[in-house]
This record gives sequence, C-alpha cells and structure tokens, in this order.
Amino acid sequence: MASLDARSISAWFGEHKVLDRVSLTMPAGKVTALIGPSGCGKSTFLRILNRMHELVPSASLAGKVLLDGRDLYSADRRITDARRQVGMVFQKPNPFPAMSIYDNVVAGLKLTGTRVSRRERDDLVEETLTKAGLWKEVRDRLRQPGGALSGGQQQRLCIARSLAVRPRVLLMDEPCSALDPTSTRRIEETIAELVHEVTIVIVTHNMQQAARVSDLCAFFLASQGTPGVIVEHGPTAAMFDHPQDPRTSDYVHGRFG
Ligand SMILES: Nc1ncnc2c1ncn2[C@@H]1O[C@H](COP(=O)(O)OP(=O)(O)OP(=O)(O)O)[C@@H](O)[C@H]1O
Repeated sequence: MASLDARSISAWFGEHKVLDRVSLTMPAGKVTALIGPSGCGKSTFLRILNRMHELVPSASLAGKVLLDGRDLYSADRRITDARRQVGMVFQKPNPFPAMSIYDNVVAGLKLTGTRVSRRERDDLVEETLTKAGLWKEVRDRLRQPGGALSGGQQQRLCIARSLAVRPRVLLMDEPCSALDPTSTRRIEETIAELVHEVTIVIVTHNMQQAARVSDLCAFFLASQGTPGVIVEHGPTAAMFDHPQDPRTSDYVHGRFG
C-alpha cells in the first residue's frame, strides 16, 4: 500500500491544455473518488498516475507524481515498474477473451517478467480471484475462456489480473459504468475489501457510488474551454453534506453535469 501525491499536474494534448496545476494527495489505504462533469480531465489525471498518458503521441505533462515520496517519472524508474506498482482497471472489462480464466489472471506476470513456480501460480490465481470476489463462481472452470464470463464477472477477472502483479495502488476508471446494478454492487463490495491492502483511486460519474465507496473526493471542473482544475477536495461526507463551493454543491446534488 502506498500514498500517491500529485503535485501541480498540468497536461496537454498537442496545444490543447486539459489540466492546470492540479495537486492532490491520495492517502495509503483509502479510496479517493475523482468526480466531475464529462471532459474535465479526470481520466487524463488518472492516466498520468500510472504513466499511461505518455502512450498518446501528442500528450505532454508538467508537475510531479510521488509514489510514497518517490518520483514516478524519475529517469531511474522504468515505465513497466511504474505500471506494475500502480495498476489500472478500465471502464469496459478487457480480459483476453480467448485466453483461459487462469491464464488471464497470470497474464501480467509475463509482461512484468516475474518468474514463479506452478504451485505459486496456482496459489496466486486462487488468492487474487478470491480477493476480486470471483473464486467461488469460477473455481471449477478455470480453463474456460475469460470471454465466456458475464460482464460483471469479466470486470472482476480484470481486477484479479491487476492484483496478481501486487500493485500498491489500483486505479479504476468508471469500472461499473458498463455493468448492471447487481454486478455494480459486487464490485463496490470488492472495493471495500481491497482497500485494506491497496490504495484505490476511482473515477465515477455516479454520485451515489462516490458516496458509498470513497473516503475522500476530489471535484474536477473545466469551465468553458479552460483546462480542468480541482475546485474542492476533502472527506467524502463533508463534500456531500457541507461543500464549501457552490459549484460542488450543485454538482453533487445533480444540478448540472
Ligand atoms: N487521446 C486524446 N487526444 C486528444 N484529446 C484528448 C484525448 N483524450 C482526452 N482528450 C481531451 O482531454 C480533455 C479531458 O478528457 P478526459 O477524458 O480526461 O475527461 P474526463 O473528465 O475523464 O471525461 P469523461 O468523464 O467523459 O470520461 C477533453 O477535452 C478531451 O477531449
């Protein structure tokens, strides 16, 4: 488990500036929710936290991201190491569809060059599927393809795959937006259990979900063509019950966005 500290992050796509000096501390062992209307830069900010932003050819950034005080972007840190320590779960479940459930879970080990014995692999598959709340449903069909699972199960498989490389932070970009209410509940329960061992940062458009799952909230806003900024952040209860800024109040109460 580690804290993430974003300091004065600005981001561009080409000439287009989409974030302006955004700072946010995401404490270890807590769930931090990033909320705000579409296009205000939440996903871009999230992708900067595990060095995925730089995959876009036109993308650039300024500022610092510290993982437990160490610069994620320092020249002596490999990108693969940054992405292993800060994992990501996406909006749309993206298991390798033809690959077995078992192989999906351990797929990240190959990418990160981690060598483990067969026995250790078996244990890891059981452990991470259990943590992702999927073990009981799939224990008897680990050799079946990941693509044969339901959407909600696929998303939990993706969570297990992320956990298998033992990240210290897990980023989740609207992980439930493609799921039905029951599957959404399962993922939310999983988040509540996982936070005891991995720091979580989640982007969500669902205010009830932010209120249910997060300890802390940051409200992003990009007003009329200006880059995104954080208007207000703090403990989730305070953000919902006594927001300091009227724009936060309007947003969390569904008056815009
Ligand atoms: N690959 C890209 N190339 C160019 N511009 C991009 C790219 N990705 C995002 N943008 C722009 O950056 C800005 C912020 O987008 P971003 O996806 O981070 O916002 P968001 O708050 O996550 O939105 P949403 O809630 O709709 O997902 C938008 O103006 C968007 O058009």
